[in-house]
Amino acid sequence: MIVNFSDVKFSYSSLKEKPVIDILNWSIPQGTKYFIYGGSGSGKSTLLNLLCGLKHPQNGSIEVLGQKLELMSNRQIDRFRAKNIGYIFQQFNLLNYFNAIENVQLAVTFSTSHRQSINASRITDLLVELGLAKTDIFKPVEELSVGQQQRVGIARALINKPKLLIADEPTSSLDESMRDQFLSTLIAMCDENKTTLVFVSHDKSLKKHFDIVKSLDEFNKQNGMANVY
Ligand SMILES: Nc1ncnc2c1ncn2[C@@H]1O[C@H](COP(=O)(O)OP(=O)(O)OP(=O)(O)O)[C@@H](O)[C@H]1O
Repeated sequence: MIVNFSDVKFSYSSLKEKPVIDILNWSIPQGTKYFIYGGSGSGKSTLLNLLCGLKHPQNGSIEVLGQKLELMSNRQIDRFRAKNIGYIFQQFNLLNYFNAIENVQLAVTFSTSHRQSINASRITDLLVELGLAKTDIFKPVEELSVGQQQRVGIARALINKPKLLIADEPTSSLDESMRDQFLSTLIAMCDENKTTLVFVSHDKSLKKHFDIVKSLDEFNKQNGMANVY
C-alpha cells in the first residue's frame, strides 16, 4: 500500500460536531489509478490536503510510502512532498508570464534530489512527448490554449517522476473530448513512470479510466468498515 489512513479525524473547527474527514481504515494500493468522487463540499480537497501533509488531522495516523506523516516536522514533510508527490490542480496554477519550460523548472527547483539531473532539454523532451509544439514551448503560457496549458500542468507534475500523483478536479474546465484526451495522456504518463494516481472529481462519468473507483462517502464517516480499497 502506498497510502494508509488509520482512524483519521479532521475538523476545521474543534467546535464542529462532525469532522469533515472521519476515516477508520483506508488504503491505496501501489501502482493503481484511484478515482474518488463526491459532491461539492463532501471533503475531497480536504482529504488530498491531509494525504500530502498540508493539513494535519486532530486524530489518527496517515502513512505515505511507509512514512508516518505525524512523526515528521513540517520541514521534513515539505522535502518528502517535493521528492515523492506531484499535483495537478483545477486551474493548473501556472505562472502566466513564464513559458512552459520555466513553469516546469519551478517544480524541479523545489526538489533538491532532482535538481542536478533535470535540465532544460529534458523538460523540452517531456513537453514534446506530451504533444506540445516546439514553437509553443517558449511562449508565455497565457498565450497557450487550455489544452496546451494542461500539458504543461502534466509535465510539471511528472517531471520529478513522483511515486504518487494527486489530481484535484483538473478536468472541470474541459469539454468531453478534451477531458478524455487529457485523462488518456495523464494515465499513459503515470504507467510509464510507475506513478500511483489519486484523482478526485465530482464527475462520475470519468470513472471508466480508473482501476479503483470509490465514492468518498464509502470510506469517510463510515466507522465500522475495515480495509476499504
Ligand atoms: N478553510 C476552511 N475553513 C472552514 N471550513 C472549511 C474550509 N475549507 C473547507 N471547509 C469546509 O469543509 C467541507 C469540505 O470542503 P472541501 O473543500 O474539502 O470539499 P470538496 O469536496 O473539495 O468541495 P468542492 O468539490 O466544492 O471543491 C465543506 O463543508 C467546507 O465548507
